[in-house]
Amino acid sequence: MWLLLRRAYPVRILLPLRGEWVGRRGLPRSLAPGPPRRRYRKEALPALEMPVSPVTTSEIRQYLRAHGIPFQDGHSCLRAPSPFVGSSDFNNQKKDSTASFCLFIDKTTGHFLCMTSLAEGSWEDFQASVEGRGDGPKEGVLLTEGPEAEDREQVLRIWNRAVPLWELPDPEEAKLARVMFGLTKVTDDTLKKFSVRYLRSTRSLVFPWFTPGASGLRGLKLLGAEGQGDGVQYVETTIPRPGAYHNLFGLPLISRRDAEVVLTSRELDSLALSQSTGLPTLSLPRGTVCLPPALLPYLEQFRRIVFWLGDDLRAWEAAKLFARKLNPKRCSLVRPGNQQPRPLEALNQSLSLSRILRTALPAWHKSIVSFRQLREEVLGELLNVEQAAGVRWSRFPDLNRLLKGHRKGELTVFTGPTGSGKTTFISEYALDLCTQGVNTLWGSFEISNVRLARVMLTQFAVARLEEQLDKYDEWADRFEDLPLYFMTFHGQQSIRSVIDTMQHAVYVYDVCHVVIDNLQFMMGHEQLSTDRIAAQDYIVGAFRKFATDNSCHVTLVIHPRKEDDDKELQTASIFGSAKASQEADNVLILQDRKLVTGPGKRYLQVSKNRFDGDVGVFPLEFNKGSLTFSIPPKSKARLKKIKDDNGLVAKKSSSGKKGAGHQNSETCLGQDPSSFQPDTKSSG
Ligand SMILES: Nc1ncnc2c1ncn2[C@@H]1O[C@H](COP(=O)(O)OP(=O)(O)OP(=O)(O)O)[C@@H](O)[C@H]1O
Repeated sequence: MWLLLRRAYPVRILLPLRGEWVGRRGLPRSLAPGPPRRRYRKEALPALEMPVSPVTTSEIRQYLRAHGIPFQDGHSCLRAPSPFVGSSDFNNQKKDSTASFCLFIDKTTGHFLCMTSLAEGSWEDFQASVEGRGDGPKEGVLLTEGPEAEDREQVLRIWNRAVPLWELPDPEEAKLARVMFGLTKVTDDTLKKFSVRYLRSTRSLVFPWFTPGASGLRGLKLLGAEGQGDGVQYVETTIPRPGAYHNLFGLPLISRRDAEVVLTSRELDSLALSQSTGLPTLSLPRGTVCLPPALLPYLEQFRRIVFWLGDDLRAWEAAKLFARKLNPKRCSLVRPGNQQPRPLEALNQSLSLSRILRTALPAWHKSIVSFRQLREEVLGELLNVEQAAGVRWSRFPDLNRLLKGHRKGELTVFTGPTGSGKTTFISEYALDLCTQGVNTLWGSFEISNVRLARVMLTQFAVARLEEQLDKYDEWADRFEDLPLYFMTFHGQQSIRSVIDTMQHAVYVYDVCHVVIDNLQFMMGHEQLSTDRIAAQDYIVGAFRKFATDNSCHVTLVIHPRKEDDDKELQTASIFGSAKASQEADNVLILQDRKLVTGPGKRYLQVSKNRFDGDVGVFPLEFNKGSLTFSIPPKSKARLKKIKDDNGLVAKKSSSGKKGAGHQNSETCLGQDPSSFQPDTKSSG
């Protein structure tokens, strides 16, 4: 029954908003293959649809058994003989030893990869191929595409121009390069072993991505270093673009017999680790941003995986999330801390990297843990208080003052009067986080993805793009590189299919913020108000559980109940029962009247904040050209922390000190509180 129900929903896959592009930013013009050229799909910013039926591990197992295909259970994949290496081989493989089980089927998605032929595809592709088997891959099965011709040309051009560091004619130049990248202690042998080169024209290190078997180059990563104050900022450019760059740097050096590996987030760290410990090490193609499931088959052989991703809380959180995909029981994590910097720094500080590795903590906790197992994590949070408070908004400093930041695993409920600008505001609020590396999935059920993307792009550029179309490409290129994904749903949807899609996004794209606009589109067509309230409670509960289980923040837009036009909204104005506000960690309300005068003005009220209790209100001013809400630069009225969500305003505080740690903190940072005084009459 369950199976039938699941199949009945046409779940559509989410795709990154990405047009086709050819130009490669970040590379010198001299390296581009001829004058800049562009190819477009029909729509400038398409959100594509692709039918996908979710599949479970037991369904995959049943299918394999039913078709007489032997398989072995792995950590994240099932291993089976591959039907894509020729029919005779396939029969031999069935009889043969485990080593020839070269087909890896992802247990979560059913996606497969044949390590021998490099055929890959979806679970449906695999089924189609098995059922029509005879002579190898059938139509519908995707053979891994090599790099696009243009990319290939560019990759070779750069690779051929790059030279090993020790071959640079000028020793001063080589010395400078080593200093810039912190490589003074990394030997030529190590650089040689990992085939690292240096591109003089851009002063970048070049890390190669070899095809399995090291038979050719699939791509490159260029790492540039720019001085920033006293420090150095690294800038990465990849070919192909980041979304398709799946290089586990160091893979050609891994032997089939290696049972342990250390994963790092930077190539430079892997060089340091390999040199000082001699252990097998790989670095993730996009650092702490994501662990694409396409890489999992390459990690199946390891009995133990140690994550040493960096020296801050973000690296630690990323490691915990990635460990889930790899099976936490085989994963250990190096805890960030003063004595445990990232590997390259540890090498440069002459610390023992082997000793640090020995302190790695198991990623797996039983259901019941003692404080002893948690104490290191608690210490990690205390050492990184700022990071524990979450990612801070760059455009909404007042939101930082109240909420402190955007944290994983929380549920935010957002409401406001009809047509007040909820979608427009939440779009900028999410975009702000996304530009800072928060992988974001949008579920926009009311307005189309094209319209939403247009709003977002305008907000991204902070300009009216229709008036400067010559800049469109520049902005669109930058926008494309954001870790932003859109569900292709429109109109009424079942909560099951939405949650399935969110789950998929967390697994495949490491999404850690989902925006649902809005909840009313999942409520079905219940006519009776009691049914509607029960339905809403169920949906809110499902999102709450999803956020907690997946360490993923969910922002849920809910319409308010019908109120008198002259009343301020409060937490109790959210449609439905009190469940939504009880389950939420944060409640935000976009208020559009009373407290401000003049068209376009709004203010944002934080009426619940579970993290540290600060609630309050601050003004927003709408800019019609850029569709952005920003804090009026010279506004007299500023953020005000208020006593409770009934709108009872606290006394004006003269000190402006924070009232952290309790629900009823009261601080007014404004100079003119009366101008933003909520309407106490309506508070009941
Ligand atoms: N502060 C504002 N002042 C004037 N116009 C605004 C303001 N905020 C948004 N708008 C405009 O109002 C229109 C509706 O905005 P939006 O769709 O964001 O509202 P909403 O609250 O999400 O609507 P709904 O209640 O239908 O979901 C848009 O054209 C938007 O550009």
